[in-house]
Amino acid sequence: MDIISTAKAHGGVQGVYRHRSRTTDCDMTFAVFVPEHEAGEKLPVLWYLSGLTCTHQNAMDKGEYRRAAAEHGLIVVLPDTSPRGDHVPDEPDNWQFGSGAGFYVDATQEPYAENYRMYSYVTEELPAYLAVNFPADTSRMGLCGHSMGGHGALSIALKNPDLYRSASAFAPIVRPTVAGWSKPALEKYLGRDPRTHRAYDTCLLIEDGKRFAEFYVDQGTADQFLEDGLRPQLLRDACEKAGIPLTLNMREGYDHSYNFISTFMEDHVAYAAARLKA
Ligand SMILES: N[C@@H](CCC(=O)N[C@@H](CS)C(=O)NCC(=O)O)C(=O)O
Repeated sequence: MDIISTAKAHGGVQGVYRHRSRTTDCDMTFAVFVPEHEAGEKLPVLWYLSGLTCTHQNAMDKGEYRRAAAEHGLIVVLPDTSPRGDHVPDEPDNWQFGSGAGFYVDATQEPYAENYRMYSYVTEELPAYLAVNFPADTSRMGLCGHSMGGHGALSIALKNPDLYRSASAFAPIVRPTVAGWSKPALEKYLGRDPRTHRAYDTCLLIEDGKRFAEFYVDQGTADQFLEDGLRPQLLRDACEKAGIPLTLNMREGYDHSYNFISTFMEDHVAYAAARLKA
């Protein structure tokens, strides 16, 4: 593991690290905040999955999670949003596909299937790596995410209810199979048969019988993507029909940016802590 940087913050350490991933067949950079803790102590883990165009750095610089994570004793992990590298196929002019747009799926289509395996990277390889290299108790993990990462958090929770104890999201893409900014990417990663996309669509996963204990979602009413890409009412309908408790806070006047996320981040950390430390 390469240590790119470490800095003391709120009594703990904010670090940025790089390792070779066999899942994505490239070097992956990620950020981890480890609060102050007793020697030998293992801490629960909150995963924060970022949105389109992001690396680990956006949330690390603007997410404002450290004070709450230190207070509650949670490790916060910020993975990258895609594989990267000269050998990784990409569309540099397209912000909704390729680098920065892995959509937390395991691609099946060429030439993407070798590298674009962010679902397995985030749910298997990086947790295992964390358990060995950090004071992380990976039997107590929660998910949180923004936009594309909100889609990641909710869909991963539905598919792995035994691995994660909490799932929350900021402005999640709840129907990526129909939203304009995700459908073309799913077609390139997974093929044009819409049946192969269902396994990565929160509302369709619920329709297909997947369940999670409860969801917590914040959504700004002034979000520029609210009606085209996000449509939280579809999640409300799906959860109501399935009997999944959903807290959906419509936040008056907030947009899609980290000004919105940082305002409510402490609530999400506290929400996860209550479930991970119960
Ligand atoms: N680049 C896009 C916007 C992309 C965007 O808003 N990305 C969100 C996630 S979906 C984000 O977190 N961007 C990085 C940031 O704000 O630091 C545009 O020009 O419309």
